Amino acid sequence: MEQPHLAGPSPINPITCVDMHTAGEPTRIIWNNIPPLAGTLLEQRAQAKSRFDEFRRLLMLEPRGHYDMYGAILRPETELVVSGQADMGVLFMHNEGFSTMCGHGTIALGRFLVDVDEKIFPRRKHLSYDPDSRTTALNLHVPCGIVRVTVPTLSSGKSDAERPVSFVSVPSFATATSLTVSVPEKYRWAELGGRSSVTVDIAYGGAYYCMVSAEELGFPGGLGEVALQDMDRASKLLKETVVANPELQYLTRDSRTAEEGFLYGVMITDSRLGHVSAVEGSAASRAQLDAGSEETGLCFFANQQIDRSPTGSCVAARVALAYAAGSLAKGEKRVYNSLVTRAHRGLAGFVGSVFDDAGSGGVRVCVEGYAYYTGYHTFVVEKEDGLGVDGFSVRDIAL
Ligand SMILES: O=C(O)[C@H]1NCC[C@@H]1O
Repeated sequence: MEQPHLAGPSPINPITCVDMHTAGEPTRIIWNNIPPLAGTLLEQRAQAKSRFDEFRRLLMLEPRGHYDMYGAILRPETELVVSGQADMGVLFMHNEGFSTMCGHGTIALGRFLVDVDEKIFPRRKHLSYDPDSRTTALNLHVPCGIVRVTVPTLSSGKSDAERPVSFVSVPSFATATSLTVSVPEKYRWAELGGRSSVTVDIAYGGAYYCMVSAEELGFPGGLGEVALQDMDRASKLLKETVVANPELQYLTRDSRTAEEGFLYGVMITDSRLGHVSAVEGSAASRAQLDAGSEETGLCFFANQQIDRSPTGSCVAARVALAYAAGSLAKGEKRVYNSLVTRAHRGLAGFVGSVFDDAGSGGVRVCVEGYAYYTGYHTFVVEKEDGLGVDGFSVRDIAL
């Protein structure tokens, strides 16, 4: 299909963005010069995908982004914003397309939306500040529903970077526990050895994830001893195995359409990586000290993008799994680290807990984390630039 040429961004009509990171994972927040998207949030996402994919490629891929970049396009007019149920809509994008949910991006957006003015966030003035908790709450319309975001706020009205942002997930649930997945010959990876099956859990936290332990994936030494490219290869083949099996489709679909119900990521866990000591004096780690337990994992999502953060929507899925298994009581907190937050003492993991019952066996999960501003961008495309309004990935071109 022919892509319509985007108007700009030219040097006099640039795209402006704020970049943030949440537990090391980037979010590029975009609010101007967005191609015309209309209708419901999901219709807007469909248009962004089918007619304006260059916009995503321009801002996510090289030379302005990179393979593991993540973005959030603000959508101030969606059906739920117009009806007053939500304050702002957002589309999330990555190296492959658009997602249904993003926890780390939600945490970053919480701070950003409290800090910006009404030109960028028309409903800013409708937000309510709670003086007791010194927080501001807002409802964010994300493709999988509405998430309630609570943002620590200073008396100046700006967000407080010293305290964690939290959000309450959409109903999250386990769809399969200890499921034996047989791996057809063509998908088997070397580390499986002679095995022809793996045991996994599948759960939903706004997106569907497949959880597998490092040992089960064929890495007995655990996550700490595996090269990233080996994990990449094995998790890719496991994902392909699950996606290719029509009998497993219902586990990542439920009653959702193919656009909403699909396997988004594989989370490799390692239960043997125990507690990591807190950074002395760091606000982030102090906030985690009252959590009773801790887990570490690494998530490969979309086109094998590596999440530096503990993956907020997958934390929701894992809390739902733990609750269903009886290993996490309502209100009990657990720290979720990624390999990156575990390794870097300046990064804090996320804290997950069951917020309430969502009916039909599901729970809403509270996920807490810290996001920080990293910079401001003004992106342009020169008319002489042969790359035009596009981006590329060095990993995807034959060199
Ligand atoms: O935190 C999250 O939920 C997101 N991080 C990247 C992949 C997920 O969308």
